This record gives sequence, C-alpha cells and structure tokens, in this order.
Amino acid sequence: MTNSVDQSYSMDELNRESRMGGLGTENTEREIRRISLADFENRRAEIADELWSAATDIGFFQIVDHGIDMAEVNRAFEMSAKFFALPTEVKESYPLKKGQNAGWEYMSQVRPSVGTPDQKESYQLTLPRMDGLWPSEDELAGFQATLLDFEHKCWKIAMDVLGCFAEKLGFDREFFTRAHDPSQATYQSTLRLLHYYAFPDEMLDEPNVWRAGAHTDFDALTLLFQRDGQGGLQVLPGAEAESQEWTPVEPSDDAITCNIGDMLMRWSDDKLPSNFHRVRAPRRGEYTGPRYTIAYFAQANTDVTIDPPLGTYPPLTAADYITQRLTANFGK
Ligand SMILES: O=C(O)CCC(=O)C(=O)O
Ligand SMILES: [Fe+2]
Repeated sequence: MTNSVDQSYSMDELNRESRMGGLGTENTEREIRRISLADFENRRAEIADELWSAATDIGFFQIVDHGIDMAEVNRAFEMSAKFFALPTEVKESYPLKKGQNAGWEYMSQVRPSVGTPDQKESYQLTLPRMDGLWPSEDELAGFQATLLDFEHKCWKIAMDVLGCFAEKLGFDREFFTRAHDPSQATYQSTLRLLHYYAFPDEMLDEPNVWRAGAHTDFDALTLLFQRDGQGGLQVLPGAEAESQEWTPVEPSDDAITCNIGDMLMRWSDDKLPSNFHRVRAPRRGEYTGPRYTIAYFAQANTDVTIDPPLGTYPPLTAADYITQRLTANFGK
C-alpha cells in the first residue's frame, strides 16, 4: 500500500466497528420507509426524492414494486436452500477464494464488533471469479442459470437506485452504471446466498452469539431479500449511534431492503450514511428454524476511482478501498 492510501483512511474510521458489540436496546419507533418503484421511468423524479430522503435519514429503506416477479425470488431462494442442503463434501469442493467474494464458506466470518463467528454459511457469486466454483448440473440442475439471471436483475435495480442518487450528488444519471460494469473483468459486485443455521435449544440462552455481528457494509449499495417470518435484522442509525437503540427491519417477501455501504458514504462526501446493522439470535418463544436471505452488494469495478465531488476524501481506487477494509476487518 502506498502512503497516500494509508493517510486517506483515519484509524477512527477503521476502528469504528470494534466498538459496536454491545447488546443495546430495541427501538421500534423509527420508521423504515417502503418506497414503490412502480412506473419507474415516468415517476423517476418523485421516486428519487423519496429514496434520497429515506437514504439520508436512516440509510435503510425498503423498495416494493421493484419488477422482479415473486416467482423468480422464490426460485432463487429454492436454489439457495438446495445448495446449502448439498453434502458438505460437495460444498467444500467450491471453497471461498479469500478476499475474492466467490465460493462457499461456513462459520468463517468473525466480526471485530463481537469477536465470535457468525452462525451461518454463505455462497458468493462474483461474475469474473467463478472458475471452478459452480456446482455441476448433476449436483444441482438449474443453479447457475437461475443465479446468473437473478444477479443481473439485482444489478439492474441497484443501478436504477444508484442513478437516482447520482443526480442528487451532481453526477450524470449513468455515472454509477458505468462504475459497476458487469461486462468487464474488473467487475466486483457480489450476489451472496446466506443460510443462518437453526438455533438448537441449548444455544438460545448463550450470550454473545449472533447470526451476524454488528457491521457496516463495504460496498456502495446493498439489496437484501428476506423471507416473511424470518426476522432478526436490526439497524442503528449513525446519527443516534450513542443511544445503542437498534431498530428491527421487518422482513417481507415482496420488499427488498436497501442500505448504503461505506463506499457510497465516502463517494457522497458523507451525505449518504452507511449504518451499523446486525442479525440477532432468535429469542426463546420465537421462530428458531433456519433463516435464509440473499444479498446483492453493488461495489464499483476495481479500477474505478472514488473521487468525492466536495473532496472530503482523497481519490482512491475501488480495489485499494476494498483491500483496506478487508485488512482492517480480517487482517488481524
Ligand atoms: O442477512 C441479513 O439479514 C443481513 C446480512 C448482512 O448484513 C450482510 O451480509 O452484510
Ligand atoms: Fe450487512
């Protein structure tokens, strides 16, 4: 890493995550807005206002009427469940490539905030890095085609949302679409299938066990698909971080939960906040079965320079940016 890169990132920013491990309390008063994307092209200006308002406030919002059929969402979740149900030896033959966001891992992610591994397994798809990582048609028929199609639909929605933000930030409408170009080998946006294990009874009373410890996302924008009845996601709005009051983000089959990541916070001169979130363990009396989610992380191609218009942060390539974040979180 060069000097200029080192100086561009304050230690305070890098250490933020290690201070967020406390239990805190729950606050159900805050509103997670639901925004309809219906008739997007004609209603663009109005939708952009709504997205901007929600994003600059809590940084988390839900979009509905997003254009992906429920049948397609269901099919992606079916494929996910089938993948995770494969024998361990099969999944092990498609191991996560470290630092590459591609392949299968389980219980490997230890968040600095809590210091214990997330109770989950995941399979990640980053288009240019999938050599040798697709299960065969014999192992799981239709998996590759279904996920490639789903990834592309997620990309399209993410670009529509980012296009609205681009104009608010003084960029042209296609600015972020050019920065997230799936046709290039430098593309590094990721589709991630997540399976949080069912909780055995004896684990319900254990402290400091998380489905996902508190963190912010590294990327520009995250789209998260959740299933009805499989809750647990909580958000802590940055402006009120000291309160340690976490607000539940209720799952629903028809909504995509969106949140701003660190890359877009930097790119927007901090106008768009990347907020802490986590997935808590189920409590006694709640649904304790498995929880499945699917996340799409839009992050700019590796060779794109992140250069905030007001110059709050020095320019930095997306590759260097991600390397710094990975080193800060996993390099210790
Ligand atoms: O599965 C969820 O509800 C959240 C996942 C998440 O925050 C992440 O993978 O970054
Ligand atoms: Fe996250």
